Amino acid sequence: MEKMVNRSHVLVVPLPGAGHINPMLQFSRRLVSKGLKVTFVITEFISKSRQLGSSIGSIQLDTISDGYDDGFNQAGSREPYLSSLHDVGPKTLSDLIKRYQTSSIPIHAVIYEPFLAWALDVAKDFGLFAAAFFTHACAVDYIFYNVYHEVLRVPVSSTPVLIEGLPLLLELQDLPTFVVLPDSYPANVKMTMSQFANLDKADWILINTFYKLECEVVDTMSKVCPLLTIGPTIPSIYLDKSIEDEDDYGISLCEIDASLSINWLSSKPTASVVYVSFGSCATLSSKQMEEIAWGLKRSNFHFLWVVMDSEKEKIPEGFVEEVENKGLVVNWSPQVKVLANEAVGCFFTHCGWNSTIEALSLGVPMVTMPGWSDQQTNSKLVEDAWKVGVRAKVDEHGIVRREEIALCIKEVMEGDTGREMKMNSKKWKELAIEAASEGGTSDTNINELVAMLRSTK
Ligand SMILES: O=c1ccn([C@@H]2O[C@H](COP(=O)(O)OP(=O)(O)O[C@H]3O[C@H](CO)[C@@H](O)[C@H](O)[C@H]3O)[C@@H](O)[C@H]2O)c(=O)[nH]1
Repeated sequence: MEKMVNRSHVLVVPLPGAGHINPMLQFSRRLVSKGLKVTFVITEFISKSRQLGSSIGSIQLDTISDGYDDGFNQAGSREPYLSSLHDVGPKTLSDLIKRYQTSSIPIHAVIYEPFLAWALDVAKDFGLFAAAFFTHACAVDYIFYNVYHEVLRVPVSSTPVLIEGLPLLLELQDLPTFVVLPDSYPANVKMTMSQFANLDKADWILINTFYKLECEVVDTMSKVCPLLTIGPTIPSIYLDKSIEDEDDYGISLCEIDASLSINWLSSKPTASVVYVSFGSCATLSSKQMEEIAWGLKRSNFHFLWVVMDSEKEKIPEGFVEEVENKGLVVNWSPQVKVLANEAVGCFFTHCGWNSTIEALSLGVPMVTMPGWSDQQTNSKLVEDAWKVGVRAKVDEHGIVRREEIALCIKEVMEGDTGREMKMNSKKWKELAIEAASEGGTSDTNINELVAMLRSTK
């Protein structure tokens, strides 16, 4: 018989993607370290394809279905996938909760990603405490909040845009693409807006940021939502070091030889390598990939470039052989470990929020090349609010050319501006550690949440 567990049991439900699983899994580790029991929900397909057992470290795993148990590639595109997840997810989540309710370890609370707004409805049907976990920057969440409440009308056509609490005026190129070109991303716009439709039923809203990074917009948004900043959600060993045995970053969604990147980096001098990655769902044009390749070569720095298998054929022929003394191309990397490696001097990034906050927390300055969604706004903040990076400019065809890439990398890796960015990066790293350490803003907020979760038992 299952032993009676005298702990509050929290179910954590992310959107099934690296940019969502990673931060919510790291956050779960914090909850476990503070004495809670956590069951982390993944899809049947992720569980099967990654051969994950019933737990990962101290976190229990369980599954729901997205309707594509043999692989989400079968969906063909984002729209049918999200629609299937929306149709099948609630029933399987509900079944999962029911299963636990009749066991000795019932679920007391649900922490869900608000892109899955239906998870909040399911939690409330069971009368459970529920907290939304936003995986974007607070600035971006507040922009979308303003769109949902029609304070900001889309598509935005007149700029600059001033949003209360945001430290900067925003031009079209600084706004989330869903706000500027909503018709180009109907499924994503629908999902993004759905976050707010039932949000008033959530007991708390958690944001993966830290207070000093976004204090003005956090204060502004706090006036309308019960908000807690709980980030950065990177492993504790890189921050306050309060949690032991936490060397890995969690669930990798593809085969990875982690030691390959780390061993390669360890043979390189301090701050001599450009780390290049555009996240877990980038699909760049062949032309753009070509420009990146030759831009990296032209910069003349060492580089570690993540190119997912689905993108590999876009690398120019002969490139990998031509640069083998300078660069390494891998299909996935242990990114946080890479960014923490002293050989890395700069991160050429798409500015997904996780990549951005990971770089900020590990003190790595950036060259940014935002693609879609929230990345434009993150890039603007990196360059003009936090002053830890430079945005590579696109030409009249929307392509970032090799000359521009090489120039931006040089600007960050050497020279006076580069030195300033490094000093600013160091400052944000210290503030991230401060927020996560005992008595820091995020630690205090997490303790407040934990106390609340304990009282739900
Ligand atoms: O080789 C790699 C590449 C990435 N990562 C990790 O994968 C995550 C990627 O997340 P993110 O940087 O946020 O990029 P996306 O995967 O593109 O994330 C999606 O989700 C984010 C959170 O909502 C949004 O900010 C992005 O715009 C959206 O594209 C990060 O934790 C990285 O550390 C690795 O571990 N190894």
